[in-house]
Amino acid sequence: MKAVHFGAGNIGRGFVGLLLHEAGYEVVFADVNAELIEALDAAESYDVHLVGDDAETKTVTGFRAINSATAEDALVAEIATADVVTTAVGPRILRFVAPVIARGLAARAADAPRLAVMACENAIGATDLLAAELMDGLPDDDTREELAARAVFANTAVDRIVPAQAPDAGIDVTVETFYEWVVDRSPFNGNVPPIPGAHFVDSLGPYIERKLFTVNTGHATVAYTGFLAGATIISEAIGIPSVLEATEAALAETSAALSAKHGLDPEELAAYRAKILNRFRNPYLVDEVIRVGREPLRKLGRNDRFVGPAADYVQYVGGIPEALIAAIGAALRFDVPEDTQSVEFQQLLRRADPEDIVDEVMGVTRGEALFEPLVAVVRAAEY
Ligand SMILES: NC(=O)C1=CN([C@@H]2O[C@H](COP(=O)(O)OP(=O)(O)OC[C@H]3O[C@@H](n4cnc5c(N)ncnc54)[C@H](O)[C@@H]3O)[C@@H](O)[C@H]2O)C=CC1
Ligand SMILES: O=P(O)(O)OC[C@H]1O[C@](O)(CO)[C@@H](O)[C@@H]1O
Repeated sequence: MKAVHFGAGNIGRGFVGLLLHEAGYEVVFADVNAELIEALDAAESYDVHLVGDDAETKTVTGFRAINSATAEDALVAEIATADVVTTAVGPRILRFVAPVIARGLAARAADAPRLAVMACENAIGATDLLAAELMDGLPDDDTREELAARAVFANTAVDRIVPAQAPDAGIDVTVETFYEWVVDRSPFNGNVPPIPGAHFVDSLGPYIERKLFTVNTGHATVAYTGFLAGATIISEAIGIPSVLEATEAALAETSAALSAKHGLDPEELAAYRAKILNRFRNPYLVDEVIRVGREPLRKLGRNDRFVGPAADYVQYVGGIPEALIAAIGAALRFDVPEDTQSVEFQQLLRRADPEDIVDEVMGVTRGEALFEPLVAVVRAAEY
């Protein structure tokens, strides 16, 4: 069995690549980072260090690596004969990898089994987005129909904290022990790919919202409020009482919305929250607040970890989720010169009207209950 995985970064090597290897796949990593690809190509193995409770080291072998920027034809040939294609490149990058996957599908033998395509990104419907990008790039409906019949596109939810790696780590990766990879079973018609580390479910919606609106809302709240409190590392930030309080309050609101929307049990959600806060406390993970807060424009989008659950709260619980609005207020002050989106956002806050920012960045329009509270928090943050 062969898997082509786009994005040989932290999640690529430390999570998806590892689970595919353990499932028995030969993994072909594709990345645009030439140095990383050369290092992977020259190595016979790399280590994944699992840190925290039940620490252990796992070794990944039997992989190859291809530079997707310079060796596209070779990559197309790999996709043509692969069983699985996964990505962990970031949701914004999916449109760049879609065309080569399309070429790979076009090159598959007519009798080849359907290719399982799963985007492993922190976004709701990331594989749908990848599929839409792929289909948009095709010349006509006949080609779209032909290639759609050669693939199965399945949405996923991925959860494992993999911080930026130490400069001397090489291609080895340090990760937390916890992981969860949940995949929508329904597109596979009973023929799910054999990946024991993945959990196939009939309805992914509640899983991905529970994950994104708890792990990622919580993590980002710790990052933004911790950044304002002067912390640099997540485990340090969560030790600050005001940061913990802000995070617990935001997660109480997301849990209320999840419970009201999906019927999830409040006690199970409380236990889930407690476990996640403990993951953030992991003293062996040196995870910087600027990594976890990265790309604030994306994180403040309508369907992402703040505005998404805030809108659900308004709709399913009723009232205004004040703690989530306060966390958004902290995100507005995430001023990090090395983060392109932070720089762009700070410039936007200097020149744009609060109403336009709420509309265009957060996707909340005048007349919605969240509009005025968000405008107020943006106005308070403006220069
Ligand atoms: N790091 C984490 O703890 C988690 C990350 N994720 C998600 O996984 C995805 C990747 O995140 P990380 O691994 O942390 O980022 P990363 O920055 O470590 O890895 C991304 C990799 O994608 C590569 N890349 C960029 N453009 C590319 C292209 N056009 N073709 C092929 N490769 C390309 C980069 O060179 C890099 O090696 C994101 O969507 C993130 O939200 C999800 C759960 C946990
Ligand atoms: O690109 P994003 O959305 O910041 O993804 C990274 C986040 O996902 C997580 O792994 C949680 O699954 C956190 O480590 C991290 O905050």
